[in-house]
Amino acid sequence: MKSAVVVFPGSNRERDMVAALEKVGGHRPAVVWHGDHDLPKVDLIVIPGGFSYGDYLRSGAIAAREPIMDAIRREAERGVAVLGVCNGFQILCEAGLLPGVLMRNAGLKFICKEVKLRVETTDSAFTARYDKGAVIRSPVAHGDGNYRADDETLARLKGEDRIAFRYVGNPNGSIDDIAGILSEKRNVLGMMPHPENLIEPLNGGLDGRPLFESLLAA
Ligand SMILES: NC(=O)CC[C@H](N)C(=O)O
Repeated sequence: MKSAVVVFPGSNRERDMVAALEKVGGHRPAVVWHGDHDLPKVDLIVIPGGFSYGDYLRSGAIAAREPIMDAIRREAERGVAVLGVCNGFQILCEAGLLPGVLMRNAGLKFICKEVKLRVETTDSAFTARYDKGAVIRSPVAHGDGNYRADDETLARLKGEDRIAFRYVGNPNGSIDDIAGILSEKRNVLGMMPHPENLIEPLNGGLDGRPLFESLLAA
């Protein structure tokens, strides 16, 4: 499984993501700069967390219009797995690879803490190694994690089993407690929590590890 991590000005979680992919998968991912027009041939593309372009206009809005996003869109259409975590999720929504939008947290405060998530579907390359309904721990660190979508989009997400994770104890006001969603073809996952930060005992837990194991086994 070859992977690439895409870095924008203001990304700050790319090292954590590279470390997680390397530790679980045994291969060092390629690191791709936002201004590049092409991606190396990989099976997995990851957009890590951070504050691309200082969250100006709206988190992820400027990054979503970068040249590399066209390459990511092309690969996603071919079925390559794309994972966006936190700012990565925001960028995927702003680029239209996932529906909906991430708004300011309901309490208008930046939230940095551990939350609990329920694994809502195991029908994806990202969640296959979890048990359906399992409640897992995960850190969050965001100011704009309040997922919103119109009624029709929400009904589709539910009807097509595309809600990957829900919060157990909603920290940010997200509609229907949504923490992560899948694309129509199920090969793009966006999620606000950070599974890459719970992959070895030194992190204080292993609950993020099955996500990488699922992907790397796919
Ligand atoms: N950790 C992150 O990726 C932060 C995401 C985002 N820029 C926010 O604060 O909402």
